[in-house]
Amino acid sequence: MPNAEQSSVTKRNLIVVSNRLPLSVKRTEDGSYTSSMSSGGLVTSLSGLTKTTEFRWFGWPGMSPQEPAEQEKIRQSLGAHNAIPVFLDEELANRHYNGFSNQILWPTLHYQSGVAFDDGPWEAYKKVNEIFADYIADAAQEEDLVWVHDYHLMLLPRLLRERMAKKKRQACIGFSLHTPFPASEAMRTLPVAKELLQGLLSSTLVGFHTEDYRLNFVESCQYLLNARAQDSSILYKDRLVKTGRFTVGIDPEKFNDTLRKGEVQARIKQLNERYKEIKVILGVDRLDYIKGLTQKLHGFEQFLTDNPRWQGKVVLVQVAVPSREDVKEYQELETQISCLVGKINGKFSQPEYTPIVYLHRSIPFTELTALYSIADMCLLTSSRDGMNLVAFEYIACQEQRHGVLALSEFAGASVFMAEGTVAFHPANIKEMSQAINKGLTMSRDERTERYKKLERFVNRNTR
Ligand SMILES: O=P(O)(O)OC[C@H]1O[C@H](O[C@H]2O[C@H](CO)[C@@H](O)[C@H](O)[C@H]2O)[C@H](O)[C@@H](O)[C@@H]1O
Ligand SMILES: O=c1ccn([C@@H]2O[C@H](COP(=O)(O)OP(=O)(O)O)[C@@H](O)[C@H]2O)c(=O)[nH]1
Repeated sequence: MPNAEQSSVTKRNLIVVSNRLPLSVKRTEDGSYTSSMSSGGLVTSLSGLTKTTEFRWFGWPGMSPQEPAEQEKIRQSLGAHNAIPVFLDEELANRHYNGFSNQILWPTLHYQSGVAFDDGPWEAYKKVNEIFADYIADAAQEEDLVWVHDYHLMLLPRLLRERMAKKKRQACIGFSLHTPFPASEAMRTLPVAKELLQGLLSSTLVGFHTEDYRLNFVESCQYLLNARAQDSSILYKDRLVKTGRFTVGIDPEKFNDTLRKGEVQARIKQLNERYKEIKVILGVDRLDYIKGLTQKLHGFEQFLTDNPRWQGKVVLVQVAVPSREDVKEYQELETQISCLVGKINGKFSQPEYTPIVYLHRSIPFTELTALYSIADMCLLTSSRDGMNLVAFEYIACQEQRHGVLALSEFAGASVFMAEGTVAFHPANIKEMSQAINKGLTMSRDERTERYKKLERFVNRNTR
């Protein structure tokens, strides 16, 4: 996050709001509750903020007990971490998160075609945004800053501002979108696009990862709502709403500290020994169609076909973190990927060699940093992606090796990293194959030159 924003948040109370809390709560056999970190880029991008700023974080705790006593136990367990649970009925939470947010809104924001709109999930989306507005309006005092995150809560700024006005309180509301914002032609395919835009336009400031996403938003507001653009602000009805580009980052120190640990060094040694004759290409993605995993597998297959001398000498280690498993499209994608991995391994494996190592699970942070550190290349093939923090994390762990970052030109991160990466179009399988070849055969000098540019960006852009 930008310095200007940082300096202002330290002076006033800050309330962060996201659909899910960064901690997921689980009930243990003895009736108590334990919490563990949720995965995904939103949590990563905000984790650095905890070092510098005190704030309360509101969100769904991932479970919905009905009994007040159970809710109180969860409240207390999370309260110790300044996290405040927003309780939602399970069925409602499901229709909001899976039904509207991830089956209708997410694909629209990522330019997927054939999205089927349905009133039922939309009603649930509105209801959940209202529940969040009730919680925050109760908690927020006059001077507080409310910082809302992501597409699950686009109506919240308007609903919250209305409630605060009834309480005769001013509201200072920031909204950060972590996904792309599509061109107005794509946005308007959604029958409720206007309501969503009106929701966002009740913010004080709306932030995007890239200038293109910001411009798309401004254009949508102009075309769909007749709003007026004034410099970087938007005039809608009687309010002037600021917009801005705020580049999220990671906390590189966290990776450096972990890499220094004895157990991680031992694991790095073990992996280096295992792959001493073999180049390692690493992929780390949530199992989501936007990450272009099928294209990645086809691109790798093409590379092995185009360059038979590499067969037996290069391995793709692909971590695919399970995600949104209640949504049909994600279930189908998992089946498709498992089949494709099997097919490619069947085609190129030898008794002593398997080209793709597929890990369909979340892995511990120590293992992740060890893998980032030993990989000769990181291959990220998103068809669309708000930012992609894995690209930053790989660079943070490459101080020794100066590996190659092969990055789709459709990931938000590519806007900032273009100079140092090997870029390619993710739907162009031949081009991807050539990018892999280029990365694997690049001289140490060229790798170092590129790494230095990327390292500078990742280490400067830490919030
Ligand atoms: O919470 P999930 O449904 O499991 O999804 C995980 C996160 O996915 C999305 O992440 C986005 O935010 C990242 C950080 O800004 C960005 O780098 C990435 O490109 C985006 O896809 C989603 O927007 C988050 O809300 C989810 O938590
Ligand atoms: O097993 C894993 C592997 C990765 N990640 C993290 O998930 C985040 C993915 O963020 P990114 O912005 O790349 O994409 P998103 O999943 O948010 O779309 C990164 O911080 C990874 O370190 C994780 O939590 N568990």
